[in-house]
Amino acid sequence: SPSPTVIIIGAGMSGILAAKTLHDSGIQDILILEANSKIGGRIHSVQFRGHTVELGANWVIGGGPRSNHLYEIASKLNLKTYLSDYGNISANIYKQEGGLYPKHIVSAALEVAETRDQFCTSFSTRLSAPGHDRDDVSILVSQRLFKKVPTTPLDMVIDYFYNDYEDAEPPRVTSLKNTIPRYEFLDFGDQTYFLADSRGFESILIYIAKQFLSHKHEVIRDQRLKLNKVVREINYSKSGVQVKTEDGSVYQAKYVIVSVSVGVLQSDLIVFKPHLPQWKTQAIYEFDMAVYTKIFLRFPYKFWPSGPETEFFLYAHEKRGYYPIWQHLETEMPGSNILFVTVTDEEAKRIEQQPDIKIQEEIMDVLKKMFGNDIPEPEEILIPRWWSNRFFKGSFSNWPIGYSQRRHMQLKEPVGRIYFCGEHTYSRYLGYADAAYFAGIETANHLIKCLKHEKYCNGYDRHSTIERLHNEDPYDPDA
Ligand SMILES: Cc1cc2nc3c(=O)[nH]c(=O)nc-3n(C[C@H](O)[C@H](O)[C@H](O)COP(=O)(O)OP(=O)(O)OC[C@H]3O[C@@H](n4cnc5c(N)ncnc54)[C@H](O)[C@@H]3O)c2cc1C
Repeated sequence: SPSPTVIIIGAGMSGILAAKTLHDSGIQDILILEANSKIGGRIHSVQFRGHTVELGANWVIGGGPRSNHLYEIASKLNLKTYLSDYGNISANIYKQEGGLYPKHIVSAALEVAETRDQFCTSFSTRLSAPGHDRDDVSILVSQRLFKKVPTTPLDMVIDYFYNDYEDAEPPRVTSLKNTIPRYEFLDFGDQTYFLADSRGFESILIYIAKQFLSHKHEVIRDQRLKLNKVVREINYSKSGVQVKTEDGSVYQAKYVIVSVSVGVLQSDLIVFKPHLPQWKTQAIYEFDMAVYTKIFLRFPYKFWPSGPETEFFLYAHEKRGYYPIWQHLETEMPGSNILFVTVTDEEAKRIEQQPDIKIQEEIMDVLKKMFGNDIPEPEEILIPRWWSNRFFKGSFSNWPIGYSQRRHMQLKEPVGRIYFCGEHTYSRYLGYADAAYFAGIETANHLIKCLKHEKYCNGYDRHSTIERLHNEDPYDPDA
């Protein structure tokens, strides 16, 4: 078959949106190459003991001034969503050795955390005020300025809930200016809906894909989507690109859009020939790919509190982030007897490297502290390993302190005929599926502009800076 105009690498949210945007603008000779055996990427629903659970994206945000496309699609499809009520945690924080913290103590600690959070928001706004473009600080530094840095197990788990639970990295490494305020909530609302539907979060993406790819029922069958195609090499020149996959196939195109995670770009899975210029490599290497892991456990019966105001419970340990945040699914999946615990960052990496049975032992020790020694062993445990997975190398990106906005422009800047998208390239909703959604559209639109008028082929609207950077770069292949 003739060469497509554009090859899109990756069929996650951003790759599918990029492809759809190209298709809708009339560029229909495209080819999507996806390493896995299905589309979705970090939107990944699986069956767990007769229930659909989400290994990746789970929550959609709604109720705010700006409408959220993903939330709208979920509503249109009548997907079952449940408003997460975090208000209950004041009554549900367990001490390291067991027993609940008294409610008034937790309420006081939560109030401090809330005030600290508001301080961080207003401090961040002041740092970024027009005309006062002050240096960035980490979230931790702004907590120090507030004079109340969390140090007790209780304060630490609450702080974890406020920050790490969103960013998947601790306040010490997270950029204040580029993380707070959290625009996904300002724009889309403060209601977080937990999606729990037998069709899975995936059905949102399949719905989008079906609008431009041929399909049979819920399965996409289109010549322009090739699954199980692991891209290993991208050759690029002034005249075009050549993409090689692990199975020995070679594809030619005029342009390529790379939608893989920044974690994958940091690895050596895909070799670029010639090497990417140094400014690009640095922009990739200096960004953070965080790790956020939900471990699911199914028990023969339930031994945790259920009913109203019990959905979330926290475990406060002297080691910050030690199996800290727990959720049961009694509302979403009555009688399922499924619990899951969320871990992040170094703990998630440490845990991933253990065999399942070892992780289960650790988890059982924690559960026994909370609920006593008489609890049953789980019938099954499900442990996603996002960090080890060579097609992801983590869960979502996080903006580290010291990473400038200029660097971030370079992260999404094309290199010759190679364009980049993916959640990590869209700063406003960084990390979220919404970022991937808009990143795909933005990058495709940029490429469309270039295909129509050559003068737009380099640089976003920041032409001059970027061009100067290119010229300074000794490794620039086009220099
Ligand atoms: C555990 C977890 C929880 C999350 N929770 C939420 C949440 O509640 N709400 C929310 O909004 N977001 C959440 N996210 C984030 C959200 O899932 C991502 O931001 C979004 O799905 C990323 O889409 P993407 O297209 O940028 O990347 P991806 O989904 O990673 O798509 C890239 C695709 O490229 C493929 N690929 C990689 N390497 C190659 C190669 N060499 N050749 C060919 N194909 C390749 C991958 O298989 C993948 O399909 C979560 C993510 C994780 C992991």
